[in-house]
Amino acid sequence: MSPQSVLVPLFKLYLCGIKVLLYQIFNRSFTLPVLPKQNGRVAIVTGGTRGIGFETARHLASLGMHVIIAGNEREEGAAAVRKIHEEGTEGTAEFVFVDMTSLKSVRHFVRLFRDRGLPLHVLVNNAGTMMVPERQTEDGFEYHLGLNYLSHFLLTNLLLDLLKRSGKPGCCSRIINMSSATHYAGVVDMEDLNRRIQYSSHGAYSQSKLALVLFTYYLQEQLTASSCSVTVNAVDPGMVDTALYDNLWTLVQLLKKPVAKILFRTPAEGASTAVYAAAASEMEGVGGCYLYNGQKTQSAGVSYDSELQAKLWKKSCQLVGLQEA
Ligand SMILES: NC(=O)c1ccc[n+]([C@@H]2O[C@H](COP(=O)([O-])OP(=O)(O)OC[C@H]3O[C@@H](n4cnc5c(N)ncnc54)[C@H](O)[C@@H]3O)[C@@H](O)[C@H]2O)c1
Repeated sequence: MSPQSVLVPLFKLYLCGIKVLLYQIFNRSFTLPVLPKQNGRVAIVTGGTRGIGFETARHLASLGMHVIIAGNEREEGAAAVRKIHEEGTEGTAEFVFVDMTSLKSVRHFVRLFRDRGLPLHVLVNNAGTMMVPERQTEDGFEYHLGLNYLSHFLLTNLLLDLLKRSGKPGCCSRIINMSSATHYAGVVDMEDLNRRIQYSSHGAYSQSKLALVLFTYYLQEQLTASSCSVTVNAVDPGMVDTALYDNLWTLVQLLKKPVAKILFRTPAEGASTAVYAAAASEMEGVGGCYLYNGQKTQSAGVSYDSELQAKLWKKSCQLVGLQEA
């Protein structure tokens, strides 16, 4: 591994971070409009036990939804559900275990969910990790690729027929993919998706977040072509003070702490664009967007490359064992 292969992605990712922070210095967090009640609707939020996912789950439940918090931390999940119910929220929440580093666990989660015969109106693909030292998931995928992208790719595809059946014209089901500004620094290397040749945790994270944007655009094209009442959008929450930064190097962590207090968004602020995409009337029937601070924004140029989108889709189907649609 050459020093350049580590330093270039690191530099690009920190540059993205600085740009976001500068934006956050001069722009207030997006304020949600009044959202319509969501009673009778069902949502799944992966990684809803804490951070942005928890705040998304909590807000959707407050609008009357039944929210399934899907995660791999049982105690944190139980506490999250308790907290939502203690607030006397209009909707309900429950925790269901899923380990997004295991395709077997994803399939098991989907089986359990389907057996209950519930509809599904909102799927928030939020669970994620960042800057994990080189390691692999149970299925042998690079950790960020497997957890942040491939498991969500499988989850979405296994739930797609249910989302289609639950949506109606004028009342679409909605998929939200939690991306990040780091996708602007991302490179999807089709020859080395698992980063076996050159590993950098920064590059691996950015790649997983770019993959989510490519996936969003390709899926929306398919949904539109088959006139389905389902939309899919990618969301960028900004820089948010959460446990996501726990894997930063110690020195960077020390520097980050005071900066985060002043300049990072709170988890509730970070969740606002995802909640907007999931529930706002303004987003009815709107898909294929990259949303930042409540607005449609241009994503990285490469994310609009339809050839790359199709190649990644095909490869992802192979990797997770899905027949290509
Ligand atoms: N915090 C930020 O500044 C920021 C910026 C851009 C994007 N994001 C994205 O937002 C999402 C949420 O991150 P966050 O900032 O709230 O961090 P967080 O660490 O607080 O939350 C991550 C969630 O994912 C869950 N998770 C981790 N591994 C899992 C696994 N194997 N199986 C199931 N669930 C698992 C965690 O339990 C937790 O609930 C992530 O996808 C992250 O990439 C965050």
